[in-house]
Amino acid sequence: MTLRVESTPLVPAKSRGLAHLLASAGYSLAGLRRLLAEPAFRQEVCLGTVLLALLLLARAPLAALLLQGVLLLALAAAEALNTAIELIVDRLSPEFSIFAKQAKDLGSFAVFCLLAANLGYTALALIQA
Ligand SMILES: Nc1ncnc2c1ncn2[C@@H]1O[C@H](COP(=O)(O)OP(=O)(O)OP(=O)(O)O)[C@@H](O)[C@H]1O
Repeated sequence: MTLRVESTPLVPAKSRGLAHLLASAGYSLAGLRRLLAEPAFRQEVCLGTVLLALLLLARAPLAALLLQGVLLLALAAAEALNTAIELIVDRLSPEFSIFAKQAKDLGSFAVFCLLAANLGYTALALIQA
């Protein structure tokens, strides 16, 4: 018989000042690493690379590249929050439920809106370039 011991990660102690800033940066990096495990996010990274490359090839102005970068960061933020929602929902409701469906569909719609904004903006910037 094997005993399976679930290990719970320890909650780190609260820090202040510079140590707090460095700790926060570490948590954000951990979030990015977790997000990179999501196929949807990896596809969005590829899409973002293609969109920026298209703008560069079309010699779009720097302002257009910067705005596209901001939109892509907003997309990454939405995908991170969507993934967090999925994790919480899967924990709270592993079985089928209307609550789980609505929560996940809403997160999915948020990502869709920012995908549309990114593609729409690229198209506009390419037309204007
Ligand atoms: N527990 C559940 N109860 C009801 N519907 C669910 C449940 N889990 C998922 N769904 C439905 O299936 C859809 C896809 O859910 P899933 O967890 O597979 O997301 P996903 O395809 O991995 O999303 P993403 O591509 O954004 O990562 C949800 O949007 C929702 O409509």
